[in-house]
Amino acid sequence: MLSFTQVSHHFGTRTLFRELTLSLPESRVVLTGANGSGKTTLLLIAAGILPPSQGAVSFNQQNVADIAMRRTIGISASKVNLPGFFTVNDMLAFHARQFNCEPDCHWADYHWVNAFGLTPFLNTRVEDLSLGNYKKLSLILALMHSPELLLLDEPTNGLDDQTRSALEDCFESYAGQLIIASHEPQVFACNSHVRHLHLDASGVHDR
Ligand SMILES: Nc1ncnc2c1ncn2[C@@H]1O[C@H](COP(=O)(O)OP(=O)(O)OP(=O)(O)O)[C@@H](O)[C@H]1O
Repeated sequence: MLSFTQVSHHFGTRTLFRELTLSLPESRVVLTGANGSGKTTLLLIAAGILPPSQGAVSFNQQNVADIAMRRTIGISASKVNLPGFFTVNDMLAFHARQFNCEPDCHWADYHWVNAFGLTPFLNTRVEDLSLGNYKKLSLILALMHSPELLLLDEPTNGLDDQTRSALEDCFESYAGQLIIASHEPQVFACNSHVRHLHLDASGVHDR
């Protein structure tokens, strides 16, 4: 369960969240909100990548900022930059080594590389990828270490039909907690048991 306790965050004079206290026991959550309302920022805070100005975030009672939590959480967000000089192959291998989850096959045979149609780009440098292929790589890196908490920022945006369909299957079968920030409230094909949250200047509300 993801929990925010008295979380406030501001950039300069702009306050995005003020004393946000929220528990999310649901396994599927969609977060909507206007451009600039703070969805990505909230995901970065939930991933332990961005320390909040005040307050704490925990997943299953452990602070998400603890280094031991890195393996428990996966995030795909455009603001999480990947090193441009790596090839896709190098990036996958680097992540696998870092998280000790090297698959038992060549990357060309790796399930998500195939499912997302990334095989032709294994030798392409990350900085030369198209936006859609960059997003595919970012999603694979979020999924590869089988995290218990998966945070996805606009995961379906700009993806081709093959990848959208593979991603929908992933959403269906994923065993952990999945939190998606999206402008598409219907991002889950099956909408039952999905908690819908909306973020605006007054905070996070159920809708
Ligand atoms: N590092 C930063 N420094 C200063 N301001 C920032 C920083 N990151 C985000 N912001 C500002 O915080 C606000 C929220 O940004 P955020 O990216 O979280 O919004 P969002 O809801 O994800 O938007 P979108 O739907 O457009 O992706 C924006 O006004 C943005 O300009």
